[in-house]
Amino acid sequence: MKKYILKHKGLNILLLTIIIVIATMQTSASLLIIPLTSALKSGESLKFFKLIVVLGLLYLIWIIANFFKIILQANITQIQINDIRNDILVNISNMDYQEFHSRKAEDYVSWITNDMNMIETEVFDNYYIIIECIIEIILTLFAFAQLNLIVLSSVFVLGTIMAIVPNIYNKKMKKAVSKISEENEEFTFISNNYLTGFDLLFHNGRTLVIITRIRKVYEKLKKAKINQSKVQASMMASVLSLNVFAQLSTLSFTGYYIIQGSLALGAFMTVSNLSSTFYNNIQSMISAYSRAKANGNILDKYPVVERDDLGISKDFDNIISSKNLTFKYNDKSTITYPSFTFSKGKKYALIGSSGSGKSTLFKLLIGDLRKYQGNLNFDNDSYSELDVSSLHNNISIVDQSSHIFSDTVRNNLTLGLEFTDQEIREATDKAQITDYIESLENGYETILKDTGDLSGGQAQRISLARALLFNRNIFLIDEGTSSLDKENARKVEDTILKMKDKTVIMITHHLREESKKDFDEVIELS
Ligand SMILES: Nc1ncnc2c1ncn2[C@@H]1O[C@H](COP(=O)(O)OP(=O)(O)OP(=O)(O)O)[C@@H](O)[C@H]1O
Repeated sequence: MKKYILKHKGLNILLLTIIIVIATMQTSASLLIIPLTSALKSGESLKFFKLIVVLGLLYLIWIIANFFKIILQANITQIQINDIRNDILVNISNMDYQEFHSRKAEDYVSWITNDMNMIETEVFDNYYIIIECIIEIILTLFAFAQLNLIVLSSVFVLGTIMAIVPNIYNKKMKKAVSKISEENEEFTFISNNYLTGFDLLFHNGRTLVIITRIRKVYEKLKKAKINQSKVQASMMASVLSLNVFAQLSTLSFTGYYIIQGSLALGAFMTVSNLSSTFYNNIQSMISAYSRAKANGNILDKYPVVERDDLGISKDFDNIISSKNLTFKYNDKSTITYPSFTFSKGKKYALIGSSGSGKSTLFKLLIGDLRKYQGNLNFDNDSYSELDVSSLHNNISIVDQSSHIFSDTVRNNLTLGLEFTDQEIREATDKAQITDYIESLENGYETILKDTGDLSGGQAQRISLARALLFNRNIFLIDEGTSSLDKENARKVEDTILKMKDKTVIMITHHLREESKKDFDEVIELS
């Protein structure tokens, strides 16, 4: 957290300055009560009204400073929150396939939404409250020093006790907060899981399951939040008792010195103001500190992932080959592959019964799964030593999950890379999707919302067009035409299989007899 505050030192120092101005105005206003009371007592009306004007000016500065403080604090907090979000996104984008899939997408969403809201309100806001309180505490101590050194010492001792005692609740508070975070994650996960399954439940007349299942998790979340408020309440009860005791003691001391004649009567109002400011600030500081501390470790849970670019990076030259290749997901399922060789420019059909390992082989070939046994080589280099990004630069993959991003058709095709209109048009022509795109209101600039905006076949053709546009050396196609009608599937497959220099490896469940001749080799997995 410190790192993010230090990154914006300048802005934070400016905020600190404004907070100092606010606290100074407040303390000065309290101190002004002594001369005001004296002026009243001695009947000096001119002096009294002059002091009232000064008091008014102090409050005016206080109001203006507060105005700027609120705006600046909101700005800095949002800048810092976005810095954290950015770092989380950088780490996510650096993850490899397995690391990314070791969590659910909802967890990542929860990191950059729920967690950031929590950091904003529970950490940054509390940090600024702590700073404000410390400044006000120092200034009130300074003001007490102007009045009476014994009152100052007593206030100092009582304030210290008040600040130390509630620390006994820190552990409990931390546990309660981490339970809330845990329940929040489960709540997001279960809500997402059941709400995305709406269609299935709807068609089975069981949408009530959404309520019962999600209610279970929000009841758990409620319990965790109530538990935290109980810890908070116990802590505040002891802090409030100490606060009342300390204020009464300070007023008693002051009363004693006024009766003794060593303090003016006006000092009573001032001490009353100062001591309530002093102890209330200690109270707010304790509460803010315990909340900030309990939530401050939240950043530790995000993995720091450096981009792994140390492997061999190369262009596909000749062959992908395997020997004695096996892959284990766990002890129960081991997939054994026959030896194979994929040569440059040749076309391969990969067939096999369900569960024979076709999709797993694709994940091995694209480098998603790295912990295989046996040999898997890209030219003469072992897959395990290759830089995954060099594989991505050489292989285009089209699978059944044709994800559509909430963006224009063009950006869905290019993924932000530069291509000419002609190149894009050629790719969409080959994927048989140009007519559909041109029938949209804004053609290639039409904004698609998500996969739901297109039919399965249209989304699949967008995927195919992207693969053709990226024009890598190898095409891995996993049932890439499964959602297309027969005629369009035939046309697209023809185009792909006729690309001379491209190596094509196509998983297919329904390889027609007459299509077998289009492939150089049909590899059957069992
Ligand atoms: N993430 C996973 N965790 C554990 N086992 C898995 C996982 N993914 C696949 N498997 C297992 O690995 C085996 C091969 O699965 P794979 O998806 O590669 O088969 P497939 O030939 O593509 O099947 P299909 O034709 O049905 O899509 C299966 O027994 C499957 O249960």
